Amino acid sequence: MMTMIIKIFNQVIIQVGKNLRQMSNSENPLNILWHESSIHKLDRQEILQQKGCVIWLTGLSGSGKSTLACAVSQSLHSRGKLTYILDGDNIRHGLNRDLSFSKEDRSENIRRIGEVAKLLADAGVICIASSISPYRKDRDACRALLPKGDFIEVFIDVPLYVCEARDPKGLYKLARAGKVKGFTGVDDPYEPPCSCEIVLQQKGTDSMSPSDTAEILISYLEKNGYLRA
Ligand SMILES: Nc1ncnc2c1ncn2[C@@H]1O[C@H](COP(=O)(O)OS(=O)(=O)O)[C@@H](OP(=O)(O)O)[C@H]1O
Ligand SMILES: Nc1ncnc2c1ncn2[C@@H]1O[C@H](COP(=O)(O)OP(=O)(O)O)[C@@H](O)[C@H]1O
Repeated sequence: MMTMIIKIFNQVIIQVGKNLRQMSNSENPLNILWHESSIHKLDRQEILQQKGCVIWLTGLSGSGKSTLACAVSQSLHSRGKLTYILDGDNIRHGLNRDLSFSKEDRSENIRRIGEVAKLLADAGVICIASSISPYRKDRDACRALLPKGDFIEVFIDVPLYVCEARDPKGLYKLARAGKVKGFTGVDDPYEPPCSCEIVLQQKGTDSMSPSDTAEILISYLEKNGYLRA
């Protein structure tokens, strides 16, 4: 009996070795292997008394993404929760300073932000990513990086004419004058989410205050258990 168990065990070891070698030749041509740490996400969350996740704010330029990101961060901070904002404009000053606004570069911009957001969520942080992220496929790819439920997509559905009337940076004006090419909503596409966790819809020019809107997101986090370990 014992010898049979040893024989089976040996066969399993040999098969695992074969699989690893096959992987190193085909799926893993660079021979890069994952190194496991002894401290896991659950351990970090225990210290922080919260669950790491990504709140992904998407919408047109001027829709209020950055303002809302700050309001959510401020409110959670005052409750002792650890947050971090990945703001589109700010990330383009550093990590993504090499990227333009072409379709390919916007996709790469979102891919990198998605990867950083994933790391922050794994660290136990409530990460708030705010970028136009105009392509559905790119947002869905970021969602796919995270465990189910941990990617909370929020569509800030503000009509183009309202964003354009706000125009805090004067970019819509430049885009209409043809001085900025490929501006989202003017001569570049924006694909609204088909199904996302939260839609913040603004009809007409009246809008909810950023702090009231932030409370909607915080209630969602509370209801779904993200504000406790
Ligand atoms: N062509 C063009 N289209 C859209 N936006 C433009 C463009 N050129 C510059 N900007 C400014 O860059 C900010 C958007 O950067 P993002 O990284 O969020 O864009 S994207 O997700 O890669 O589409 C965006 O900031 P927000 O207004 O905060 O959205 C603009 O200020
Ligand atoms: N809920 C809101 N109601 C009215 N104005 C808002 C609201 N949220 C943001 N704004 C204003 O709209 C403009 C664009 O906001 P911002 O957060 O910079 O948008 P985005 O990051 O999407 O470009 C700013 O002038 C800001 O003060």
